[in-house]
Amino acid sequence: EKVAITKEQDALMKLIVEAYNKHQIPQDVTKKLLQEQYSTEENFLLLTEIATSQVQVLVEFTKNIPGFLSLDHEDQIALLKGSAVEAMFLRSAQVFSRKMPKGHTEVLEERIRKSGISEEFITPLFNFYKSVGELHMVLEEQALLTAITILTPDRPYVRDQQAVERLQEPMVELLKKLCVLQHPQEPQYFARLLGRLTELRTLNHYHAEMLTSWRVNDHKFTPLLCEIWDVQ
Ligand SMILES: CC(C)c1onc(-c2c(Cl)cccc2Cl)c1COc1ccc(-c2ccc3[nH]c(C(=O)O)cc3c2)cc1
Repeated sequence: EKVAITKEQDALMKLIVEAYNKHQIPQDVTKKLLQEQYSTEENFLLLTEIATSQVQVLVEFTKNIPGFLSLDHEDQIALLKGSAVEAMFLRSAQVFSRKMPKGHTEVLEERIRKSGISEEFITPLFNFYKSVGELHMVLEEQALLTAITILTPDRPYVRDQQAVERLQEPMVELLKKLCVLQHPQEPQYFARLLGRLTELRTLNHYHAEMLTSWRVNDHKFTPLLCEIWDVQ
């Protein structure tokens, strides 16, 4: 039967895409990717600055997700803390999948590779970037997938999981319809997108190890990152 987006779904999508577009890392921050020195220390500091800016962007995007601010406040914090790393993997993956202006892609890759992350984490990290790049997601899909990741009910310390499910469910339904409409020649495309969410969960584990090894080498994070990642 013909798949069609309802009026409500179209309104929901417009809100999510608008929020996704509105909240971006400021140019003066990402521009530094091209300017700063290339040392392990400098790369780590720059990536820390970008990640901090990305978390601020993420909080603003999340506050624009319909219904999020009506959730229990403790649960809002639990969802943000539980999804921050995954949302940042998704967001930074978009940089690699679309050719960024003036070669940001190359310099971001170079700086991540030389920021004190051990080889065992670099491989899965760039495998993820490659697998997201191969999906050629459209903006709507990127925005919805990020919202769906944030609204994952079974994050640690979430008390009212049903309330989160009630918000996530319609977004998953909408993404499913979008995939059918955007990729008619690829019926398993939606399943591939959800497969990325599973891959993201494994990256959480690697990221926790990355944080530990940076801290062992006495790397400092910003107060916002310490708060969202429960470090220091
Ligand atoms: C604290 C730092 C060192 C850190 O720890 N883990 C990660 C970390 C790592 Cl490497 C990988 C994945 C996730 C995390 Cl969370 C990071 C660096 O995190 C980010 C790196 C890049 C970006 C990002 C997002 C959007 C962008 N747009 C542009 C642009 O040029 O327009 C550049 C850009 C960069 C966001 C987070």
